[in-house]
Amino acid sequence: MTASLEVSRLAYAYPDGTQALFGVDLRIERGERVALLGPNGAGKTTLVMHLNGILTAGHGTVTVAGLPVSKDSLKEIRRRVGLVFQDPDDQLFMPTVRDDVAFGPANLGLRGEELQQRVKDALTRVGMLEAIDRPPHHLSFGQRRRVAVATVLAMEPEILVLDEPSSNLDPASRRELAEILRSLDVTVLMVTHDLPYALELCERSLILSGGVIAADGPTRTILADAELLAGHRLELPYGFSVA
Ligand SMILES: Nc1ncnc2c1ncn2[C@@H]1O[C@H](COP(=O)(O)OP(=O)(O)OP(=O)(O)O)[C@@H](O)[C@H]1O
Repeated sequence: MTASLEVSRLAYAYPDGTQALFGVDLRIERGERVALLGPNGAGKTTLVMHLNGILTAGHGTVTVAGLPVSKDSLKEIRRRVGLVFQDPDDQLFMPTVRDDVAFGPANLGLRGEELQQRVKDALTRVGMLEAIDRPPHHLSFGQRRRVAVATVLAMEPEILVLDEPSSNLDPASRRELAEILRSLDVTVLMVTHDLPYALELCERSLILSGGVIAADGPTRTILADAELLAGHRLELPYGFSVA
């Protein structure tokens, strides 16, 4: 079966010469939820920016459900790869939640009842339908993050890519978002420094370190390997036990 995401020998250097990725290979199957872990400066953001063509491969290839990321495929790739930024305010800019969630599908040509239904379905999936006519800036941070997820779900993406989804959330909002993400029938790649969140949500984790994949396996196995974690500047919260 075609993978949701396939990255092959991806290498990238920034224009100033900083080599951020040194040949990343990665395959994520449809329906998997995978955590992308790694210390600051590991290359996580650089990798994510290749998934929807914000950056284009220096060397190597990225394909999303079989479609290679390239200048020609950019529009379809950006529909297939739903990027949820760390700061929802980078994603929400319309007067109402409805307008924000409608923005992407309207750009794809949806209109009328079909568009409204798409908006309502996406908001229902994140538990935010009641806020449909509210201005995003009147919502709490946690609510705005859920609406940001809805803006991406409304595009019916192949893969949802979340940058630090648990950051700045209080414990209840953090748990609610985890429940929402678990309930979605979509492939997920989640960049996080929150190792317990990775364990809660993702069966599988990758460690990206120094621009290469240093580990790829069951989250529980990776987090139980104290030596591996220490070797890549990863730390579980004080007192947290994986067993
Ligand atoms: N615009 C840029 N120009 C030059 N070098 C860059 C640029 N952006 C990032 N880098 C470098 O590329 C490497 C990878 O950075 P990247 O932001 O991808 O890491 P990261 O894993 O996302 O880190 P963090 O956890 O801190 O967000 C680092 O050495 C960084 O200094």
